[in-house]
Amino acid sequence: MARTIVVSGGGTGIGRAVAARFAADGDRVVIIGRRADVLEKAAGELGATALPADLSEPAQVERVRAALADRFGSIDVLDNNAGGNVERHGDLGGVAERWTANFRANVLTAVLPTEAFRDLLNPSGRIVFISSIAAFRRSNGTSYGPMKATLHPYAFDLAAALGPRGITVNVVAPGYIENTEFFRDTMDDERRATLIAQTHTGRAGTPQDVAETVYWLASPGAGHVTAQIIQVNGGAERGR
Ligand SMILES: NC(=O)c1ccc[n+]([C@@H]2O[C@H](COP(=O)([O-])OP(=O)(O)OC[C@H]3O[C@@H](n4cnc5c(N)ncnc54)[C@H](O)[C@@H]3O)[C@@H](O)[C@H]2O)c1
Repeated sequence: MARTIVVSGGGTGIGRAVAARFAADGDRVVIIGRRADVLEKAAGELGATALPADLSEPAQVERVRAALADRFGSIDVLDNNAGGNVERHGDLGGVAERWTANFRANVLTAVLPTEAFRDLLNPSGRIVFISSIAAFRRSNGTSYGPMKATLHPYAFDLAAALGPRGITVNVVAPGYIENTEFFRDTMDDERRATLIAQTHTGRAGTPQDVAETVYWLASPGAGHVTAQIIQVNGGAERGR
């Protein structure tokens, strides 16, 4: 039976691959993102519904919640994928501005929709957060890894709270994934080679690698898998 799948940041990169994976099954897929043009284009190509919103803004999250409740009544899967290391793009100012920007981009974009949509989840529903291997490493001067790490205990708490409803909550932590906007303008050949050399698979990850893991976590067969963090990183060493 077709399910209703909600993917944040579903217009590009990993989120788009997740949306495509479920759409291929005939599921009703809703993608949320900030840029209406990018989102509408992707939705048209995937046969998905586009709901433009900045998910770090409580009022916009509430608007999306109302649209989901109105159009679908309930949802089956929430993939909190929106995020990125916004410190990399432009000079945001001092420490407070940089940490606040990554808090908004990676914590609020996941926590606000989860809190707003959790009562819309059907029994046997699924929540999957997209974190990063950066959450397990030295922060290397940015707040990105610490912000992603914030999601882990939050996910464990939700797993305990929602388990009695038959809902699982897990985290997927990707390593270096190509063909996303994440590293746009910031990747060079030397860095790419270094990241690939850290893997056992000898290659970069793809959005499809992550999508297949999210898809499996959302499958009935993964019903006893909850409160887990799965790294999709080709075995990349931790670089502490
Ligand atoms: N690409 C990688 O190597 C990599 C590695 C580890 C983790 N991740 C994580 O994977 C997730 C997906 O990133 P990606 O690599 O596909 O890059 P991406 O930039 O292509 O996708 C991120 C998406 O999130 C959306 N988004 C960002 N802030 C938002 C907001 N406030 N409200 C609504 N939407 C917002 C963007 O518009 C974009 O569509 C992110 O959480 C990222 O941190 C990526």
